[in-house]
Amino acid sequence: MKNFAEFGLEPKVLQAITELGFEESTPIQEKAIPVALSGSDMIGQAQTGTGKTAAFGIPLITKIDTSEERVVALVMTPTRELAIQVSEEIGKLSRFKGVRSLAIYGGQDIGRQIRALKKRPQIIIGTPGRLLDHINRKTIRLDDVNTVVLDEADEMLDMGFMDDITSILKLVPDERQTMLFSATMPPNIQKLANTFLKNPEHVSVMPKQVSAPLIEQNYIEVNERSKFDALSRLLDMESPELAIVFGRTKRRVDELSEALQKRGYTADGLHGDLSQNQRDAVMRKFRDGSIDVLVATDVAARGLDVSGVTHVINFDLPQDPESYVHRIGRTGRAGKEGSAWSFVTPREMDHLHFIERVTRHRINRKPMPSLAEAIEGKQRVVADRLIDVIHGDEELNEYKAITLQLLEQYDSVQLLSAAFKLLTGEKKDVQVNLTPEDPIRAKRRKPDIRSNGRRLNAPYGRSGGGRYGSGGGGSNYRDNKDRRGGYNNNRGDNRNNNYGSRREYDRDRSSGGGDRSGGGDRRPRRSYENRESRFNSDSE
Ligand SMILES: Nc1ncnc2c1ncn2[C@@H]1O[C@H](COP(=O)(O)OP(=O)(O)OP(=O)(O)O)[C@@H](O)[C@H]1O
Ligand SMILES: [Mg+2]
Repeated sequence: MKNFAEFGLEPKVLQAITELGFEESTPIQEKAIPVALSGSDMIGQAQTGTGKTAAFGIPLITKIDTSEERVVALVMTPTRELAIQVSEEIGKLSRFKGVRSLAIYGGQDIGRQIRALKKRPQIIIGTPGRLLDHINRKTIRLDDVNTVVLDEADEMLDMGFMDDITSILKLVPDERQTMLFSATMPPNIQKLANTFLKNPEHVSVMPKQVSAPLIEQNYIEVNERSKFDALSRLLDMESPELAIVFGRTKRRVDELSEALQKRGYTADGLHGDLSQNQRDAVMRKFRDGSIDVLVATDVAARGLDVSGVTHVINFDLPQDPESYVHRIGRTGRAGKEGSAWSFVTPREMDHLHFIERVTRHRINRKPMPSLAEAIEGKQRVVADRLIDVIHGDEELNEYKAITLQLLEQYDSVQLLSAAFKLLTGEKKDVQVNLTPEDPIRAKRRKPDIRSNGRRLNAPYGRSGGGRYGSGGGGSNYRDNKDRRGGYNNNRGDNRNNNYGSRREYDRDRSSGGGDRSGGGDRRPRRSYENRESRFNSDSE
C-alpha cells in the first residue's frame, strides 16, 4: 500500500488526509487515484468499506482551482444520507485547501439550498431529483463542470434515475471526466458506461468474493412468526455495539422498531416515508450512539459508513445478491471486523443458496439462539459494566454505607444476584405484533423488459489483483486502521424497498415543483432467470 505522499498530492490535501488518520492508501485508492488524476474516464469497483469515497474525492479536490467561482465538479448519489456523508468526507479532505462543496438533496428546504448556492461552491454532491430541480430553476448551472462522479451508479439505475442522470449529463460539457464507483457492477451498468463514459479505464480491486472479507456471515433458519424472538435473542446473545437490522418494507421497519422499543431496546427506524428531519434525527442518534439498533429498509444499504457497526441483521432476506452485499457491507469496514446474520424462512432457503452462489461466499448455518444464550449474553454485558465501574475512576464511596448495611442482613451472592436481575432488565413480555411478510422466492417471472440484450459485465469475481483483505494482503491496512482507533466516521445513504420486493421509488421530494413525489416504483422485479444466467456466465 502506498503512502499518500507518493501520489504527488499538494501539501494541503496531504495534511487533510493525515488529519483524517489515513496512513496508507487502500488498494482501490492506490489504483484509482493516479487514473483519476490523469483525467481518464473510469469505472471503479472495490469491496464495501474500502475507501472508494476518498478514491474519487482526493483527485476531485486536487483538480479544483480555488479561485474558481463556478460549479466545476458534480457528484451524484442515489440517496440523501449518502449525499450528506460524501459531502462531509469531501469537506474534511478539502478543508486546508479551502475548496467549497455543498450537498444538495431532496427533503431539505430549497430556499436554504439556494442561499447556500450563492456562496459559489465548486463541488456539488447531490441526489439526481433535487439536482434537476435546481437546474430547471437555473439555480445550478453545469456549463463549467469538468468532472462528474456517479457514486453507487448501479443503484441509481435500479432506482430508476437513468432519465434524470441523462438529463443532467446532457447539460454538462462533453469535455469532461466521468467516473462510476460501486462495490457491485451488475451487467446493466455497461449500458450506463457506454452512454456516458469515453474509453473508461476499469479499475477494480475485487478478490474472488465480492463481499468484504472481514465479515463473518451467518444465517438462522426460522419461521416467519419466530423471527422476532430470534432477533431479540440474537441481540441479547451478541450484544452488538451498534447494529443495523434490515426489514423489507417500511411497514416492517415501523413495526419492528416499535416492537424493539417496547421490549426495552434503544432502537429507531429509518425509511423513505419519514420526513427529512426525522431521517436526520435518527441518523444522528445512531451515529452518536444514543440508539444502538437502527432498523432500516434498503435506504441504509448503500454507502452508509458509521463506525462501530458490529452487526448487520437481515430480518428479511434481500431480493438481490447485490443488495445483500451492500447491506452486510455496513459492517466490517475500514479494516474492522463485523458479523452479518440473515433470517431465512424454510421457503427461502433456495434464495439463500442463490445469494451464496452469486457472492461466492458460504454463509454459515447457526442454530436459533437459545434463551440461555440470550440470558448469558445480557449478563455478560452487565458484568462487564460492573467491572468497568470498579476499574474506572468513578467514586464508589457514597454507595458503601448502604452496601455494608445490606451485607449485614444478606449474603453477598444473594445481593449481587438481585442487582444482576435488576440490571439485566427483566425481559419485558410485551405483546409484539408484526404483520407477516411473504417469503422472498427465487421464482421465475416474465423476463424483465429492461434486461433484454443485457450484456454480462463481469460483475463478480474477476479476481484481478484482489489482494486486499483476501488474507495476507489486507492486513497492513487493517493494522493501520486499528491503530487509528477512535476515529469517527460518519456516513449515510438512503433508498428503500417498497411493498413486496420492489424498490421504493424514493425520489427527492422538494418543497416546490420539479421533483416528482414518488409513489410506487415502476421497475419490474429482476427475473430470477436473468440473475441466474448472469451468475452462470460469470462463473466460468
Ligand atoms: N486510506 C485509508 N486509511 C484508513 N481509513 C480509510 C482510508 N480511506 C478511507 N478510509 C475510511 O474507511 C471508511 C470506509 O470508506 P468509504 O465509505 O469510502 O467506503 P466505500 O468503499 O465507499 O464503501 P461502500 O461500498 O459501502 O460505499 C471510511 O470511514 C473512511 O473514512
Ligand atoms: Mg461508498
